Amino acid sequence: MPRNSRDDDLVVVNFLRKTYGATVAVDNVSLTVREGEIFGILGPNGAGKTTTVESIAGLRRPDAGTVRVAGLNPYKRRSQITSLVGVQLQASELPERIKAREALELYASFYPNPADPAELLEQLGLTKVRDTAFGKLSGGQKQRLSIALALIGNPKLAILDELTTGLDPQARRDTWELVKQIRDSGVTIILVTHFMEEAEYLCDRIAIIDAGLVVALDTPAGLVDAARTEQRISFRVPGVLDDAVLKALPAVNSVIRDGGRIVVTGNDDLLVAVVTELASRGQAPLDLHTEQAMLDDAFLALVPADRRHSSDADQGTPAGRTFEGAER
Ligand SMILES: Nc1ncnc2c1ncn2[C@@H]1O[C@H](COP(=O)(O)OP(=O)(O)OP(=O)(O)O)[C@@H](O)[C@H]1O
Repeated sequence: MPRNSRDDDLVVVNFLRKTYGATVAVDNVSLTVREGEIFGILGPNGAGKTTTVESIAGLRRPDAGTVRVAGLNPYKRRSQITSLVGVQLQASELPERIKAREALELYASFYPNPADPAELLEQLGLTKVRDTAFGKLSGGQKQRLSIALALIGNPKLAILDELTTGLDPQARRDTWELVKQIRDSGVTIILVTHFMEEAEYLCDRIAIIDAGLVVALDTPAGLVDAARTEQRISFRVPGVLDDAVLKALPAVNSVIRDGGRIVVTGNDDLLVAVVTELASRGQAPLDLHTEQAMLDDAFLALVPADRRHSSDADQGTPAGRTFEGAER
């Protein structure tokens, strides 16, 4: 569906389609990104996420549909877009020997109003390693440097693609806090990710893309609500309980035994109905767990099993991507 523009829309994508030969990378994508938000693009490998953001960055020419960033056609207005949009793409490789500070200073020289490299190094916690060669940085430091490079032009919009892939849990958490700080400093962010937890934690809204189509677009809570079809609780009981007692309750859909536990699914009244029934029999549930729907559930409900992949994005996009030159 095309989106109606709002005043705070920074990015408007309507009916985007992009093919590479016989491969339909993006079939039909419409979405908007509002100023000041962290907008997540989530989907399995090969769903068309990177091609979508490359089109937003002006690196791909759409076969059909329109893309506007701050009202500009990014492919045709590349020089203006370069100052507006900072991109941290997947394979952001730098020469092994370049020092962190040198890389930032070099990139700063490409922009009319760059950020101060020393300040950015400080903000990203890289001051200590400013004279360390890129090849000697840790995975987290490399990632932070690539984020710094996306921010060096003082962009309004930063596109972060798979930014925490390959990082350990602590470095990933640190990077999340950094992304929040960047947004709080006034930069709108598009975050491409495989990680459900990351999207749920960071994003104001998320588009789930599968096979080149937007299959859902909402807040994390909205996506979870839409996927929540039933409640699930599990518990043990001290004595004997016939499953038929629970199955007879209108709120209950199913009762199964998992070892010593009873797992019951049903509607929103499930918990009260089960606890009340047990109480009327002089029993109390032990070790009671209620299971909350998570973004994973939404993802599983929306993306067919044969197209899901593990969240370890080791199987990246084609290496050494080359981009299309803009029409002048
Ligand atoms: N330059 C290219 N030439 C040919 N095919 C491409 C090119 N870039 C992407 N593709 C193909 O287009 C489809 C979508 O790729 P894209 O990288 O946009 O998806 P993605 O969702 O970002 O995937 P991943 O999560 O694996 O990075 C895939 O089938 C991919 O192999």
